[in-house]
Amino acid sequence: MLKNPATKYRSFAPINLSDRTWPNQIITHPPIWLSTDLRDGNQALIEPMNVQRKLNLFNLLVSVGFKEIEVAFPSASQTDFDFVRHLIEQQLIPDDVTIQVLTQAREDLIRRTFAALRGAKRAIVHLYNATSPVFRRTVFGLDRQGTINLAVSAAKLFTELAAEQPDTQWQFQYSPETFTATELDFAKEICDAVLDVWQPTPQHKAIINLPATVEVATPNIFADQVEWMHRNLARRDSVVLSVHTHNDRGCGVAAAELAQMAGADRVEGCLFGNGERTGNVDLVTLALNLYTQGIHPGLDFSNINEVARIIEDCTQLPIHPRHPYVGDLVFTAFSGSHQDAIKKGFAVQKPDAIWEVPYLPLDPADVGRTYESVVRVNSQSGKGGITFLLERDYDLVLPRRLQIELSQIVQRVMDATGKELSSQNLWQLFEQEYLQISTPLKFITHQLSETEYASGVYNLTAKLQLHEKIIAVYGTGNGPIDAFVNALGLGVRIHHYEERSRNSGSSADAIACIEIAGDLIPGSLHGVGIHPNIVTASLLAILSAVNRAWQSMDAEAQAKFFSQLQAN
Ligand SMILES: CC(=O)SCCNC(=O)CCNC(=O)[C@H](O)C(C)(C)COP(=O)(O)OP(=O)(O)OC[C@H]1O[C@@H](n2cnc3c(N)ncnc32)[C@H](O)[C@@H]1OP(=O)(O)O
Ligand SMILES: CC(C)C(=O)C(=O)O
Repeated sequence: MLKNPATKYRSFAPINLSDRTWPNQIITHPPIWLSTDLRDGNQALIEPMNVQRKLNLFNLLVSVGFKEIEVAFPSASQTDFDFVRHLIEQQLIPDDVTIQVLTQAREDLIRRTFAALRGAKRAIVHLYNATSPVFRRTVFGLDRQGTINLAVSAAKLFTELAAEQPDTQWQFQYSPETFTATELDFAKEICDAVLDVWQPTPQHKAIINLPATVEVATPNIFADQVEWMHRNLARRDSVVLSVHTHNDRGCGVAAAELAQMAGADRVEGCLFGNGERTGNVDLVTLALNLYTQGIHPGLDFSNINEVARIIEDCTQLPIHPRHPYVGDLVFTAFSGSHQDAIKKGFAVQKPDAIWEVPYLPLDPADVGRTYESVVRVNSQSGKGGITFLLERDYDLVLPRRLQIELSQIVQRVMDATGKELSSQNLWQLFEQEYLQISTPLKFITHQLSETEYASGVYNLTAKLQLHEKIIAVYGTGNGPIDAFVNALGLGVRIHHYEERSRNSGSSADAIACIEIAGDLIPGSLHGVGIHPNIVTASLLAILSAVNRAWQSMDAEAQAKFFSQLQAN
């Protein structure tokens, strides 16, 4: 890179429009959408689409709801020509859809373009020539007047050839290609000259399409340019003002949005931003940006995965995992505080209320995505994400302090492996840590004396396996838990106890979570028991906690533990 890039690159010039109005506008309705996937998108592919792929994509665009579709550059190739013929001859164009085709301002190409459209019920024919000083000078060798003459004679030929096919409803479109780098007065002059030839009316409008062929400035500059044209074009009431933004500076979407605020009625672009170089503006993002403002875009992305699959198949290009609204990772949170907020948001979100789940601007369900991938757990995650997955997939609702304990255990595993953990992995870890732990004490059976219920004193006998030996312990207490703790005689204190049902119907289980402390136990720790019988679930939880405590003790404490148990 250069030390001083100013020796090589010019900064863009501001537009003299101090009374600009666009910053105060808001977008209240969708624009007229034009998909150019089959033209600008197609011309940018490593391998342009064959007729079958084009057909698949055309059908997709129709099913999504596009009413204007640029289907080809018919004079570019036999494939493009044949595709247009196929659509017309096989009557594949729905009555409410208008196809559009593009041509340069060259007589032979224009004639071939009109030939491709023979028999069409309706068509938009799109004429372009580049108008910026560099193109006039370098590519065409024409001055301003020469450039206007090129466009005007092509526009005249349009009128003549259209008259030869009176059964078709024609609409004409003109693009001053490289508009963003063209002097505004000249852009107006050439557009007005073309409109003078076409003589559009408010009932039969022409389309003036302003392309950011190459995005050369910030989107506010583009908005100023569009507003200037909107205010200064002759015959504005007879014109559909269209924009066609590219993404060279990464602002294609912003430019198209500001352009609508500046007066544009129509937007041309491609799904997921395919197109020349960095792509055309992404119409999916534009549409769903509107949707998340409560405005239906008139395009249906209820099954966005299917749309993405077809686009990837037709273009042979992958969609980035972070692409807005569609990427594999855009409804996924790895980091702990995001997961926590999403979990809390989901918990209070009512199905028919305004969407307020933090970090998710769109309900994934609205575009056919599931919540499945919303939260994924890796080393950046915290208890929020872990408990979200366990709750969602295993109906496992844990008390807060147990969530914290479990997340530390999970964190240690992830630090060691560096890998993401699925909800199944988390469940296995939870099972190993809390449910399958049976050393040194394993529960076999228990008996609670029924005669004492009325007095509030419970007698409990439990049969346990201590290593290889079967032992019986007996205790009384003010409930089964108290009686069992007393029976063990380990000086265990119950800090917290919670029990709830898990799953429902005949397969329902009780899950008991217990937090214990004691002289032999450093701090406090948890145990969990799951069983159809609620008392058994509690006893299992106590044993789970006691076993976990024992396993964390040093040899001396373990020996003391045994002597207390034996003494009892
Ligand atoms: C910004 C855009 O996306 S515009 C659309 C661009 N899309 C495409 O180009 C895809 C399809 N294009 C093609 O298949 C070919 O370019 C064709 C068939 C249209 C033309 O092919 P060729 O006749 O071989 O010309 P070529 O591709 O070299 O184009 C350059 C010529 O066209 C002229 N030209 C370029 N654009 C235009 C225009 N809009 N109007 C008139 N002439 C033009 C150039 O001045 C140059 O003329 P020259 O040869 O006299 O110097
Ligand atoms: C033909 C025009 C609209 C174009 O594709 C562009 O300028 O990018």
